[in-house]
Amino acid sequence: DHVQGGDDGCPPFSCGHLQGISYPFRRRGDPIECGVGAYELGCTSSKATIHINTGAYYVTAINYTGSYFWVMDANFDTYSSCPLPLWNHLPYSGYYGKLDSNGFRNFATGSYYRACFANCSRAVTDNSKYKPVACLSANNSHVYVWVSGYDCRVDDLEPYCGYLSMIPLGDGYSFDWQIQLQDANYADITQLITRGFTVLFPVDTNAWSGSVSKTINICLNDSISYFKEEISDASMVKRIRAYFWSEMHFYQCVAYRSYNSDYTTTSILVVIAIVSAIAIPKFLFVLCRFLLAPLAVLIFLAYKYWKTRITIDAVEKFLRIQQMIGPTRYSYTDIVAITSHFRDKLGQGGYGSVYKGVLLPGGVHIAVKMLEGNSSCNGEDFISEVSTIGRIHHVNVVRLVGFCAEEMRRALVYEYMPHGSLDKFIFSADKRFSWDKLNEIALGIAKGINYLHQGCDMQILH
Ligand SMILES: Nc1ncnc2c1ncn2[C@@H]1O[C@H](COP(=O)(O)OP(=O)(O)OP(=O)(O)O)[C@@H](O)[C@H]1O
Repeated sequence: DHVQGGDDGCPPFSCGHLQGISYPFRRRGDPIECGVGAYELGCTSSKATIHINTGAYYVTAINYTGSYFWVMDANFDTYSSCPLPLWNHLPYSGYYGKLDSNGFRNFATGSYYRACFANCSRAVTDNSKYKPVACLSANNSHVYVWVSGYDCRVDDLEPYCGYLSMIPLGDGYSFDWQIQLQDANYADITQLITRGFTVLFPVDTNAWSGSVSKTINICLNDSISYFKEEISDASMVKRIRAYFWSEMHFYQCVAYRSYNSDYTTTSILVVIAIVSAIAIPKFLFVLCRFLLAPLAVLIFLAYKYWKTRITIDAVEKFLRIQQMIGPTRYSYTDIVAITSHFRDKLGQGGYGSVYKGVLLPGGVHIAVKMLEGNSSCNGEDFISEVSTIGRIHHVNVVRLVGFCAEEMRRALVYEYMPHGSLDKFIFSADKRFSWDKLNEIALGIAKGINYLHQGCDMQILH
């Protein structure tokens, strides 16, 4: 989001040997709307000078694409026999535009290494890192220099030493000086200091004076675009992770941007950030825990119940159909009750006597054929009668309604044929009998036989 050239409407300018300089730089004496005050350059024919805090620096190069520029300590006299950088307060802490307690505006540097100078009350003999600066040392003041990563760290400092000065070196991690830096002596370090270091452009110079809503907006847009970047063609897990990271991103952004704001604003922003970073996932957690999880369990149970219900229903249906199509098993006492103690005998056949009965409820008339124990139509015949005729439903075949089998007491329960047996018609001297009637009966028998594969009984009467 850094602001690049042309934003202030002022034309690019030249300064020292640099050309095409634009926003956020301004030239001393330019109209007030041009550039940003902190980036004011003093120009001579060969040098562009910028003032950062108490120090003056030569700007040696500007990289708009990378958003940084190179500076060199103007007071670091390379030609002097004993140069010392002037920077003696903690600069370049990384917070863009922050005003420190002295009112200094700290600029962030892209440099990782620092040259650290310390003044010690006695000679340091047991720390090889410390390289003596003889020309600056006196009897009771021993000056040392060494290269440190990031800031000159306090734990690097010997207890009887105090910091004298420090200055960033180079442009970051990119240079492979590690080994060289370890052994670098004062002369080497002086060389490195003259190469200068980088200073980063602020991300947005106006952000620091921005309102809470502006900061929230910027951070929100930032984390949304971060989220979008992260979730492109991502799995569910990646999406959740992206969500949490974008939340963290938002929190960081707000914390970072509110660094320079007053106490209340900072508090509000941090509270909002924490609420959004913690409360939303917490809310989601509570939602999942107390709503979605029980809902999922309920749905699962409902599904299970539904599945069981379907199975039970299917079985019930099957049984009902079975009951409907298959003959019912009656106990002998049922048979006795149905036939009212074998009161009404309908006739006698080869296998036994046939009695009239009534099925309750409904009062359906039936004929019960009691199979006699010594008859041939029990056993196998009985089984085949029940299993075949019992399942046959045809208009011309008498229907087996039920059966009874209690030891040797066996009975077959048929639907009642009110007109009696066919033989009555065939062999009676009934004057109403006609050949047409006989034809009809014969056709009925033929149709019925088609349905009967086996069995020992048949009553076809209409
Ligand atoms: N379903 C019925 N409805 C009305 N009367 C019946 C029924 N079944 C049998 N009867 C009566 O009982 C008599 C004897 O029937 P049954 O079927 O036992 O004799 P069958 O057919 O002559 O000999 P078989 O026992 O060899 O089949 C019949 O003549 C008939 O009058």
